[in-house]
Amino acid sequence: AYQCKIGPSILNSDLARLGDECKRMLECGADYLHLDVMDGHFVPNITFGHPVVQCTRKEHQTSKTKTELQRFKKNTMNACVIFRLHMMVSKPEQWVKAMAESGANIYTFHLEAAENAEQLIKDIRMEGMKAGCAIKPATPVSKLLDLLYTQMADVALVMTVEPGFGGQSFMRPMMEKVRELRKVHPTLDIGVDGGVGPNCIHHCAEAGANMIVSGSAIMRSNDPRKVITDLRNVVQEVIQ
Ligand SMILES: O=C(CO)[C@H](O)[C@H](O)COP(=O)(O)O
Ligand SMILES: [Fe+2]
Repeated sequence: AYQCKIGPSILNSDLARLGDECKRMLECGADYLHLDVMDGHFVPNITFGHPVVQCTRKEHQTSKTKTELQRFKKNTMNACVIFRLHMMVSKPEQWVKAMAESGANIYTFHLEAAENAEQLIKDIRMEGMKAGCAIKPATPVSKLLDLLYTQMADVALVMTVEPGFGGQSFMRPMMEKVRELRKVHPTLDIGVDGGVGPNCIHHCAEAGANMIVSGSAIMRSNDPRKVITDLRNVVQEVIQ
């Protein structure tokens, strides 16, 4: 019903060499790249914004035609490397257009920050991107389920750490949220983000998560390819 997708988070990579780090992850078998955007307001940390996304996109579009290169508006999903944004910002409405034009494919905003989440999902799709909605550890899953009931999203992202920093410990109690989401939405892309690695991946997989975000466990490994393969194997085993 749903496929396993592994997306390394480049948060803890060498950000001065972001393009190379993305390339390295793709060569190691990443299905997409998880880009953590932080504004120093929604979370107590700052990373980067659309100018960096745009420059990184330029390094990853070689297989596209000239017309496609000019604007990443429609059908970007199949054509190129998938950039999934995790927008940890206070005004997610503000960056939709700029991010679409910079070549983002999936725009994941935080439910806690959205003024009108239903409208935001529609606006994200109008710009040719897929829409994701994330919830912080303290946000009840019922809020996300309510939103999905009135306006379906493409991705539900359950935070398994307090957003803001990589390298924190996985919060296993969040798996209850994943379980509830999976019960109601058998085909939805459900992601987990924060502290996910080989030690806890079975909890994520058993709860029903299929989009696996993993930062430190992959980036800090001597053999990132093996980590990605191991994560994938566990999730695929549970799916079958
Ligand atoms: O959104 C995030 C933090 O807010 C990151 O995606 C997440 O922390 C991934 O890194 P790690 O696996 O090291 O926790
Ligand atoms: Fe993230």
